[in-house]
Amino acid sequence: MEQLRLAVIAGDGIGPEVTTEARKAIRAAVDGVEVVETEYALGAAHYLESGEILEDATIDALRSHDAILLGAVGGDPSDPRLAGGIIERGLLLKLRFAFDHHVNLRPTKLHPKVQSPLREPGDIDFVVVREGTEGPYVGNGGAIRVGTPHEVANETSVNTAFGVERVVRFAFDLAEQRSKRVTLVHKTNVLVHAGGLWRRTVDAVAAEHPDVAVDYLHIDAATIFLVDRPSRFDVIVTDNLFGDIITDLAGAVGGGIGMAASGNLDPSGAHPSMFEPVHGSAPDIAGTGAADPTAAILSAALLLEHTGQAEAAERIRAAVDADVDARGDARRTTSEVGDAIAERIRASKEHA
Ligand SMILES: NC(=O)C1=CN([C@@H]2O[C@H](COP(=O)(O)OP(=O)(O)OC[C@H]3O[C@@H](n4cnc5c(N)ncnc54)[C@H](O)[C@@H]3O)[C@@H](O)[C@H]2O)C=CC1
Ligand SMILES: CC(C)CC(=O)C(=O)O
Ligand SMILES: [Mg+2]
Repeated sequence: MEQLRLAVIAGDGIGPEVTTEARKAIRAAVDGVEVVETEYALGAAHYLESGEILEDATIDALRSHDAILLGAVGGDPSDPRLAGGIIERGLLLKLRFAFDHHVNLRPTKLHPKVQSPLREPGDIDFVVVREGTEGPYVGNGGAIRVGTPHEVANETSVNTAFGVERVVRFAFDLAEQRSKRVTLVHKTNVLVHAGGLWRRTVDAVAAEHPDVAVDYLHIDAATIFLVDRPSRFDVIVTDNLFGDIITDLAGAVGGGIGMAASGNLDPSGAHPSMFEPVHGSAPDIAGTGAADPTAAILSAALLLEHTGQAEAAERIRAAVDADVDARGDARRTTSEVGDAIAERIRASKEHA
């Protein structure tokens, strides 16, 4: 039987809670495929016990998997040993860089029955293509005279022609399969060097896609349109930092951060891609059963689609839609939502 070799990094906070439910959905959805799951106990607890965040040997072991399912990372915010995002940078960003996850794909699709904070949400169905390996997240910076009134702190945004072009090309190819609209989001009026590169790259790639409509928004104005008129968007392409920020906003207007899925892709297939909810480890609700696992479950659907299991992915999406349709006012726990969705997936297979 065909195998799907999954690495699971449940991580911290609500990460293990939502990942458990995503795994149930995967197991229920596949057909004729043996899912081989290997757990990697990485995150804040592993670091505090071992002093290691992500050993080279672990990166090598992760390479042998078809895909990685990740919950969320980031431990107790009050623990000074975890300050400075040491786990987020040393684990999550390190994996994105090591596995060349240059496309951070973040779809938003508002289900008709899900409440959006918007008054007239219209048809919200767009995808953010966020660059995942460059920008200000690469750790290119430094500070002098730290802690003094004369401190100077720099955080350089790295944007390469190679890195920008490949993600812009991905966005246009995606738009060709969707509603043929690409919006570049940046801040070219002040970030002139990086902005100029992004703008010129989009113009050059746009010339090869005459049927794709292209527009541009400064990041600040983009936040207005995401709230005011999100139906104007189809594919948004942007850098690592702006993409991080607007995808939390997109999650909120798209039905809640607990429903926002993402994939960190190496489209070349040379490295395993990694799938995770957009949200973080949510320490404020960890252990309470209040976490919505839908984002993790929809991330599992992206994972299955990416690994050639399109039918299984569709089963998950249909089960999530049905679950959302049936949602009433009663509060359900994380595992109740996950069990209900897994049950719907199984039932859809039996009735197929
Ligand atoms: N991909 C990752 O692993 C990410 C990790 N982080 C880390 O997570 C920790 C917490 O970060 P925050 O800024 O608080 O962002 P967060 O996304 O963890 O939480 C923001 C708010 O959304 C709520 N929330 C998040 N996921 C939810 C879910 N599934 N269901 C219901 N409510 C949910 C939380 O309760 C909180 O009120 C930090 O250590 C941060 O660095 C943050 C973002 C992404
Ligand atoms: C460590 C952060 C870059 C994680 C995050 O907020 C994200 O990828 O959305
Ligand atoms: Mg984020």
